[in-house]
Amino acid sequence: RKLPMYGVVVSNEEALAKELEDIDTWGGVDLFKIAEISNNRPLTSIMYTICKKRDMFVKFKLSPVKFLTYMMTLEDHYRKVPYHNSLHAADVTQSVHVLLSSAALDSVFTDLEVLAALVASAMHDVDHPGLNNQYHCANSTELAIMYNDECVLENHHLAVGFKLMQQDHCDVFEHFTQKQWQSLRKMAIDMVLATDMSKHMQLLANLKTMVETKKVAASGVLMLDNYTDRIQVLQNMVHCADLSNSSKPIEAYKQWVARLIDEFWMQGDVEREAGLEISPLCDRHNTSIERSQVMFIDFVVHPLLETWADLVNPYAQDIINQLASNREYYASRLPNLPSPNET
Ligand SMILES: COc1ccc(-c2ccn(CCC(=O)N3C[C@@H](C)O[C@H](C)C3)n2)cc1OC1CCCC1
Ligand SMILES: [Mg+2]
Ligand SMILES: [Zn+2]
Repeated sequence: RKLPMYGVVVSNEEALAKELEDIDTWGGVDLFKIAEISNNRPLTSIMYTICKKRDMFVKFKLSPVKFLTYMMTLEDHYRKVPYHNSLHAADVTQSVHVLLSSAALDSVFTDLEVLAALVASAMHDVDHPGLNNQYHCANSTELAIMYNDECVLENHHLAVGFKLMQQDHCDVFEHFTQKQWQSLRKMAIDMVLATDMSKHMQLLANLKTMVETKKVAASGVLMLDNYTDRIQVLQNMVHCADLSNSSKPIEAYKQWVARLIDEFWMQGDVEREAGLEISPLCDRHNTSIERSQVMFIDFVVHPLLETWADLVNPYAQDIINQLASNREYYASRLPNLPSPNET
């Protein structure tokens, strides 16, 4: 039985082909357009296209039909919340695909590690309820109780992502040896758990140490000779991808900001309704979008991406440049506060 070219049955295959042409480039795909063309299956079409390009079906004897059934089931388990829906997962997966292709990482990671990073990206926010960890812990929700306030959402994303694989028609890695399965599962767990913002400082510190002590082969590629170093680079890679909105083309960045604000304000509405303290940035009656983006870029995203760029130097300069220009976009639109001498 012939499979559709991009995994999903679409009205307009050549339009999808055109949109997916620059899938190897940072910000090269218009995910919003891909969502429209693929009948709102951006994650399935992006993941299938990347895995086909990386020859994963041959390398691991994956059944394309089971793979697509799993990916569509996974995509169906992303909720229709403004930001943390399957479009974000598609964005992170495509961003990881580009970061993996940095020349400094050329043939550094095994096929299994690459597959684990892509699978982790695809499932990393599945069934996200649009309410963040702080909300769950502050209110001892069912999820917070289940996961004892520790990486609550991230544990849930992993549990759902792997639970779905246990169904026979979604058992993508049925032919894996026990060793392959345990390895992929451990790496994916370590990567998704590291997407929790509470791990950011530790991740960045580890990345800085790796830059200072980095060993580079004559060919210019990184030398990572133990699991700790290898998984730290993969964790930082997925984390960079998760925080990559502000280093993408400005039109896409503005859409991500609008979606995120919508989701935060919905959380604020839930908190206000319930008489709870409204979380930071979630009060629609009191927030400064430009200021929070500029501060987040200055204190979180730029330090992280600059360190990543040092690690894979010089292969991330365009990412840094786009980030700087996007920062200026919001900085130049800061509502100017009355200057001190103005009454
Ligand atoms: C488009 O803007 C953003 C896009 C992504 C993020 C961001 C921060 C941490 N992550 C990683 C996942 C995570 O931990 N969380 C929990 C919480 C911070 O909300 C995040 C959304 C998800 N992602 C932040 C962004 O902007 C800042 C937050 C509001 C203004 C400045
Ligand atoms: Mg997350
Ligand atoms: Zn995410």
